[in-house]
Amino acid sequence: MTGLSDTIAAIATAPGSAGVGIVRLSGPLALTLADAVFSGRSKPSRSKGGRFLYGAFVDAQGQTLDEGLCLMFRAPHSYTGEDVAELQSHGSPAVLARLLSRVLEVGARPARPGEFTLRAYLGGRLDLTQAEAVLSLVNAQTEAARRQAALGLTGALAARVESIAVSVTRTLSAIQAMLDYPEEGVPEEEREVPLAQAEAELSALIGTARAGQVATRGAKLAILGRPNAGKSSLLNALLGYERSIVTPLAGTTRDYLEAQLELAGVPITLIDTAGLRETTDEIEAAGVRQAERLGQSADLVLRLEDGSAEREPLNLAGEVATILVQTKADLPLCWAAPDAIAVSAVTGQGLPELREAVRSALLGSETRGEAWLTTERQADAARRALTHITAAQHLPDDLASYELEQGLLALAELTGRDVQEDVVDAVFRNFCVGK
Ligand SMILES: Nc1nc2c(c(=O)[nH]1)N(C=O)[C@@H](CNc1ccc(C(=O)N[C@@H](CCC(=O)O)C(=O)O)cc1)CN2
Ligand SMILES: Nc1nc2c(ncn2[C@@H]2O[C@H](COP(=O)(O)OP(=O)(O)OP(=O)(O)O)[C@@H](O)[C@H]2O)c(=O)[nH]1
Ligand SMILES: [Mg+2]
Repeated sequence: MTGLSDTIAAIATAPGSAGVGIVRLSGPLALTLADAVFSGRSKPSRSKGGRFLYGAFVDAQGQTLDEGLCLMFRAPHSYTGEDVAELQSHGSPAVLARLLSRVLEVGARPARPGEFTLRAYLGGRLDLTQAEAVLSLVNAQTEAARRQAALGLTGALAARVESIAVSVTRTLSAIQAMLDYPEEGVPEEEREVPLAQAEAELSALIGTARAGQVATRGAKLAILGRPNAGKSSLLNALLGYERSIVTPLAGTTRDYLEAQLELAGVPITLIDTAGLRETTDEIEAAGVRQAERLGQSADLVLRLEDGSAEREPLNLAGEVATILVQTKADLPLCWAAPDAIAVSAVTGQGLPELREAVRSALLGSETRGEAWLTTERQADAARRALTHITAAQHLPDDLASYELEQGLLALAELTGRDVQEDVVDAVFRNFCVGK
């Protein structure tokens, strides 16, 4: 049950001390409940929307809890589309906790995670891709994540999906008209042409899913290579500080080690691993197996080969994307490979090229202002839609018509125009309380 007739309340600002903190109320009684806890020149419930009042927050005895502002929004002109009151106090955890308990005392109900944004969605102010963008924006730690989320919030992703749905709908109506008046036949420009266009646009959109998720969630980057290839040195060089132990002895790194860094706006988890070789040492062998597993679960592998020694190419199992890195480029190089990036952990040469190669392997060539699929939920719906649309192209009209309807349903699920409640619940479960 969503309980839209309830008035909900939550602390909207981050935990901890800050200049200002906000308790937000949304629902039919938001302004009336604000009257009970706020004392100023006039009552919030008498005020117009889009205004604020200065005054004091008071307890049941009329004692001042803090001074502050009350902001009034009147439905539908608010974030949720409902009546909203914002109580802006000093940003102290103690004040905010007391202010929240005070509004609950007078009749508000604690908001569930994401419930303010859920109300905006249920009221038709946001579609599901925009709600997901709100979540990504709140969680964005880097510029690439912020850029995609802000774009999603404008509805740019939903617009891309709608344009595909328009092509599919055009074909579907042409086919359905034909089923009613079979002597007419469906002209090619009403059937094959829009379907091919929808398929191409949808494939391009699905092609953005990896980059979109990498930008939003970040990526795991594993460094693999033989012992002494220079893995730990490269990790330290990329980080800019000595995180991992480096020695001239082969087999220095045994357990894997993770470090966080930001690269071209993407949050990266960089993983140093044990050098890959056959060994009878039980501890080292366990490290080698772990390195192989980490390589397979990474988004991208840096495959390091010592450039200063005879080349021993390294073959990695599985289908993981790799970048070949020729290490120790400050020393005389013993081999050359067209796809290798030569780097030196000592002089730093080649590191900018390596960073760019990582960026382009993870994000591809980012067209400015192009909206991407940023969640697995979106990618899954888009792939199902593509399967139906592709199938429709090779089927007789009655069956094609069914596939197109299914394709449209998957697209409607993507934007949240037509979606099961459990899918919506799953989206909002990931929100924090107060958003
Ligand atoms: N104090 C505060 N800051 C905030 C928010 C908030 O809720 N409170 N936001 C939320 O999380 C974001 C802004 N989002 C918002 C979106 C719509 C409306 C709103 O009241 N819209 C009305 C009025 C528009 C107008 O006056 O032009 C409307 O669309 O009709 C408010 C905030 C970020 N900053
Ligand atoms: N000249 C030069 N020496 C390097 C470079 N990178 C690493 N080395 C040297 O190569 C040796 C091995 O470096 P590590 O970074 O420990 O190599 P590793 O791949 O982590 O080795 P294991 O942990 O044993 O698998 C050390 O003596 C480093 O100083 C480089 O770019 N230039
Ligand atoms: Mg090492």
